[in-house]
Amino acid sequence: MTTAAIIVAAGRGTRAGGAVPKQWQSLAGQPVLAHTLAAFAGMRRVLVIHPDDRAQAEGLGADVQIVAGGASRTQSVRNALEALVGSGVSRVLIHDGARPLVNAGLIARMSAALDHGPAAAPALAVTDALWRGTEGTVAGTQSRDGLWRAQTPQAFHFDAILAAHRAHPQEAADDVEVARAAGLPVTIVPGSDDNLKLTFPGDFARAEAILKGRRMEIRLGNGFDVHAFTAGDHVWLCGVKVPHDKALLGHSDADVGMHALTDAIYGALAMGDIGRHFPPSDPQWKGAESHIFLRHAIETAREMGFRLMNCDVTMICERPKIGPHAEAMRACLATIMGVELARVSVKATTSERLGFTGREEGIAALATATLVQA
Ligand SMILES: Nc1ccn([C@@H]2O[C@H](COP(=O)(O)OP(=O)(O)OP(=O)(O)O)[C@@H](O)[C@H]2O)c(=O)n1
Ligand SMILES: C[C@](O)(CO)[C@H](O)COP(=O)(O)O
Repeated sequence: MTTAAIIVAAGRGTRAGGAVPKQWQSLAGQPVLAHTLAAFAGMRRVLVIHPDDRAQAEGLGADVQIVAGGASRTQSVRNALEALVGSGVSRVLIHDGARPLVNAGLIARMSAALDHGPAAAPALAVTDALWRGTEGTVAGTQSRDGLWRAQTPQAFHFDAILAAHRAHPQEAADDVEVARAAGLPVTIVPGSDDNLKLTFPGDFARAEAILKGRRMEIRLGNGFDVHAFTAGDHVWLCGVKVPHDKALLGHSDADVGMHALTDAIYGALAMGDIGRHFPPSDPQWKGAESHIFLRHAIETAREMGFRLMNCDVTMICERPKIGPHAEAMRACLATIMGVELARVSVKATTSERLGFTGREEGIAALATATLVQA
């Protein structure tokens, strides 16, 4: 199952004003779109931009797929959906580029909602009294019962929303309207107060204040693991099969480096260790590939609203030599966790032939991971 984030940013931002459209203006020192894209890091990202804005889009990330937008938001979404046909994407989160304060917790809630239905959208219940007004005078009151303020990311099964858009060539307020026109039930998921859409000039100051006031919660975790050698001809280390004249003994694939890193992430979350989530007494984990554990730890972090800032794995062994494989190990861990390569370090040391690692009885690994509230 592959999820793509479609970030629509092809509008001209006429209401916000400014020298450049709002999505390219600076917010806390970075273009608005840099904030929005960062919120979806680790996910396949499709950025829909105005054809005139190609130059600005350079530098936003080589892994971001750029699609040309249309004359309306609806058309921009449609272009992105058509660009994803045949890509293997099965779910999409459609988000306004102009909502840079979306957080990891909301994104995780939207993804989770798609386990239970084809469409879901975040919204906040209307809490203020509502009036009708005529020429600056209150002309009547309007019940707020059952009224919601719609937000994005709106989440859909890909085939369902693609078919809905193809069957709905006219304009729509948002993708929920398109989905409903096709008869799809849309689940309402609690939105986020901070997830405002930059619309008018004053919204920038409000967004900056929210960013400044956001509690910067940083979590540090460490992990340590040891596996003994046994007879064999290779070891698994940080997801890479390394030829060796011994193997590592363990209930799973005994990937000592990946286990230490997994424990570091659980540690940062105060969520115990691998054994708590994948008990060795449970036969289903016998021989299990350790990427299952690491992926669970990082997804747990995302669900709790954290993202990985960096991690560092150190393996302690005389042999096999880690250096020739370290880059492949970094790449493998980065892919499993859905983070940039630059955030992942893998290195090794010997113990100067001292102790059990020095006697080549086994390999030890330690890891640290830093998580930051997204
Ligand atoms: N042709 C369009 C119009 C809008 N959008 C995007 O849809 C989101 C929500 O639209 P809105 O806030 O209305 O943005 P603008 O159309 O840019 O604003 P305005 O109406 O003030 O010009 C924005 O991220 C915007 O860039 C888009 O991708 N393509
Ligand atoms: C999709 C949306 O963000 C839901 O609130 C909104 O409708 C898009 O912005 P617009 O100003 O209505 O174009």
